[in-house]
Amino acid sequence: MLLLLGKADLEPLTEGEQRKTRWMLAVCTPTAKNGGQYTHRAMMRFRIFMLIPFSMKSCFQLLCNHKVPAAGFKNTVKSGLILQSVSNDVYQNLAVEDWIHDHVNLEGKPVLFFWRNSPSLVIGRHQNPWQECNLTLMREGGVKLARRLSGGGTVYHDTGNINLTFFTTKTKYDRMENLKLIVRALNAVKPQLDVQATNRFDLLLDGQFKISGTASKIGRTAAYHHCTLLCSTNRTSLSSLLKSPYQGIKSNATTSIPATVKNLLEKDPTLTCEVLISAIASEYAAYHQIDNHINLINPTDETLFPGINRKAKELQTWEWIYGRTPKFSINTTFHVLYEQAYLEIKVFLDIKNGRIDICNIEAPDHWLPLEICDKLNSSLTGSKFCPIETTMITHMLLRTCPEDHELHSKWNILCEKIKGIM
Ligand SMILES: Nc1ncnc2c1ncn2[C@@H]1O[C@H](COP(=O)(O)OC(=O)CCCC[C@@H]2CCSS2)[C@@H](O)[C@H]1O
Repeated sequence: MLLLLGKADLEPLTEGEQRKTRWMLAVCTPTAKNGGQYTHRAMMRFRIFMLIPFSMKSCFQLLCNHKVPAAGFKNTVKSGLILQSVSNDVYQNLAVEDWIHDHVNLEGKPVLFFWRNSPSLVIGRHQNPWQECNLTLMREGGVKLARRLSGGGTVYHDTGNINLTFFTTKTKYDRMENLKLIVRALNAVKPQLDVQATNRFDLLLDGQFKISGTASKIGRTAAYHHCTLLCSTNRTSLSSLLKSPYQGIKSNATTSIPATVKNLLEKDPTLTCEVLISAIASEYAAYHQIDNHINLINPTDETLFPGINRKAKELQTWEWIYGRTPKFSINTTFHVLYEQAYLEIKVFLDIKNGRIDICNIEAPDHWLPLEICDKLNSSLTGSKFCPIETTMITHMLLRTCPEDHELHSKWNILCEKIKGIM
């Protein structure tokens, strides 16, 4: 047996592409022909049975289409990878998913990615955040909002929730197989644990408590199935943040399916996140016959993931998070106490791409003259359905009538009410 460090020529993937030479470390056995002679010429006839990457980075690069044309490795690199993010930033972690999906050749090389986030709500690609979340409470508590690329409902994340992403080729994509793997891992640690996968790909504990939710993205050749696993999440935050206080919303957006959730740690105090991750990694490694090693990755590392920081930035933009909301309307009424009497203010809004497309705020004429109301309606039309933008607009409008303190006070009351539904 020989440990061989050398340069290998890689076959071009596409016509016209240059041959590439890469450094590789390989464990080799002599074939019968060279009779164990480790001569320079004989090396050409060695059978490479194990590739040893010098580092996680080079191993990962072996899997990437854009870095190394995989054709030359197709018959030698027969393994997958287990990764875990060192970041708790939801946007960075979602960017890793997107990057792997777009750049890695997953043929015969499945990847499992573990990640955990600081408090965040993650909505599905076709969802309406105003319908799903308590945005006011989120802003007050510094809870992040993210829109993912996969469909489905809204879930709460914090570091007590483990996210798992199973990357495969489109043909190898199998959500039930992945969930069964998780169940096997849980039972390997706690044989008595009653966990079952449902036909909508949730995992239920004791037949009734949801501990995992699933979503997926299927591309042209690659696919991923990602799911959550509740270990020690703050259930009070989970349920309060997932209750929308906004009334009168009409839309065709995907709606979430609420469930009663439970943490695995509540069932058994030994089931910590670390225990769960290590059990699932072991089961995954055994199932795919790969090295049982969790490779820590930094999602901001441009040498490992070229272009990733731009992806993470895009996922944080208002245009992606709010602007991608399917068009919706709001029809609601505010009751305002003013000089010991209740006034009724009617609001009709049409919102397209997160911006107010039609704005119709109607206040009693004796309280707020029609032309003032019209001024507000036309100023808000076209603006983002967002409290910061509304504050800016109303401040600008108020500057047009600096002396009228009564108007300022009424206008402020009205604007606070409108911001309350944003
Ligand atoms: N973290 C977590 N895990 C499991 N169930 C949850 C969680 N947070 C909330 N819920 C419950 O699920 C419903 C929504 O269920 P629903 O079935 O509508 O949606 C889902 O399950 C989507 C799962 C997406 C998983 C992705 C994996 C990586 S990024 S997000 C919600 O109202 C709560 O009752």
